[in-house]
Amino acid sequence: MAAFDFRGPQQIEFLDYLGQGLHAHVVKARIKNQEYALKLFRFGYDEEWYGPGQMGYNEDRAKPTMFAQYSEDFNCECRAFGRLQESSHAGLAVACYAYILLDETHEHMLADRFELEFNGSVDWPGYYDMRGRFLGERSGKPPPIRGLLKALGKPGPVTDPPNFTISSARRLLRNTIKMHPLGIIFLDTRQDQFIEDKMCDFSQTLTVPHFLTNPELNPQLNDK
Ligand SMILES: Nc1ncnc2c1ncn2[C@@H]1O[C@H](COP(=O)(O)OP(=O)(O)OP(=O)(O)O)[C@@H](O)[C@H]1O
Repeated sequence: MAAFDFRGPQQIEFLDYLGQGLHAHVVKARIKNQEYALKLFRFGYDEEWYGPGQMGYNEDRAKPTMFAQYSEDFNCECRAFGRLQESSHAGLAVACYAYILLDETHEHMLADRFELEFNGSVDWPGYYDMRGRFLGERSGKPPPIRGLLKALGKPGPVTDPPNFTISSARRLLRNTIKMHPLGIIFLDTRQDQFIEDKMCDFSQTLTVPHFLTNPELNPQLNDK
């Protein structure tokens, strides 16, 4: 997954709020006359990650830092979309073009436009200052808000979507099965994860290589 190339200073217009989930807020954004869905990730509770365990045991940042690359939601999603791109299978999911790290000006613009909480989860927003746990060692500043730029879609109703036909269900199943040999597993497949019949959310997905699928690192795997 590459960084978005603004060909100059960052320039984003935040247009509308599209929705939220456990891990992110999604806004409609315009960049250079093109509209996108920009998924802006929360700084989630690491007790919800795979691996590092309860937050109380992770006061030292070494452990979350090591696991973050595999377990943290933004990284999970970058790894899955990255694998789809590098294996020329990007068409199996909604188009994801690049990642964006909001600069301070755009973070202020976002805050002027919407009141969004980036610490925690949709269930426990703002309970702990998770972002503040990872201050830059030299700058002392919190890490930037991280976003993924995707094709703008029209999410259907979550229950009984009228356009969810047998053939679209078959296509989704086929696409899901095609991702497994690419090393993209644990897809958290649910009706509301699809936008216009394509998988859109990989924030909990495992992409191999991954410590959970490696018998040397995961003692719970056996030879069977
Ligand atoms: N490409 C898109 N176009 C339009 N709306 C979108 C798009 N992607 C996401 N949304 C909206 O934003 C909502 C949250 O997005 P998403 O499911 O990716 O977030 P999440 O926090 O990872 O969710 P989850 O709790 O399911 O893991 C979606 O339910 C949908 O309404």
